[in-house]
Amino acid sequence: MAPSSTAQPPPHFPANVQYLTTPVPSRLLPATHRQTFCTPCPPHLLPNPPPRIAIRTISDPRHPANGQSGLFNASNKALPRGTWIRDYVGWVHTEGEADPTSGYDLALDRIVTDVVDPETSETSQHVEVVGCDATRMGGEARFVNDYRGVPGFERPNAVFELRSWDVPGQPGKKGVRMAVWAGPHGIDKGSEICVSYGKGYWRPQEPATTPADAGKGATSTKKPAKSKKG
Ligand SMILES: C[S@@+](CC[C@H](N)C(=O)[O-])C[C@H]1O[C@@H](n2cnc3c(N)ncnc32)[C@H](O)[C@@H]1O
Repeated sequence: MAPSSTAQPPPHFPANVQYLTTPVPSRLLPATHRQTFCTPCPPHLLPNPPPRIAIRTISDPRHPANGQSGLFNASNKALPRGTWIRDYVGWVHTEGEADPTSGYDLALDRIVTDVVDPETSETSQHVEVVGCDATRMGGEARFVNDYRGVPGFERPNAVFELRSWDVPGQPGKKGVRMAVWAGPHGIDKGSEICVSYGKGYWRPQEPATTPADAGKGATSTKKPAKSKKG
């Protein structure tokens, strides 16, 4: 599989981060996950045309991520609820490869398999998390901040949710991405786009409570969000 896209990075994308439009699999990622999470999505199968967004440096001392970047609605109108904004692309990896210090890692899937003990014949469950880390490579969605403490926000205006599509020419095969979508009240023109990372992101020692959890240690404890068909 080609390691990345050749697309030009958008304005203000950091030079030390590889710009992607398609996720890049770890060499240890099983072939089935590679197929599901890293297969390119033909542009005509996107849920809607990509809305105009902008990466901007935050220069508001009241903003908890002041001095960092955020993602903004740069289209000339509000984005209605359910608008697909961008996929969360990055390096797709196994649980064992997760970096617990990463602030850009989220869980794509939890694969539960039954393991039978050959001696006792007892069955236990093995859970393997597939993660997507956008620390060193990613797209615009890596700039989505958490709404907590952001001036003017009482709740997130966007959500993380999986989307899936039928892979052309491969009956029964689905491509899957985590994506950022406009939340139930839409996203105002010019507004920053903020999700909830989930309480587990900020208090990683506690079990995750929301499916959109992203970040430090996320891949060892977090559940993926429910899926939307694109
Ligand atoms: C996925 S990145 C978001 C983009 C990041 N602001 C940047 O410029 O690359 C997650 C990091 O952004 C910062 N961040 C996001 N939302 C925040 C919030 N509500 N309060 C404090 N820091 C936040 C934290 O440093 C966090 O580890």
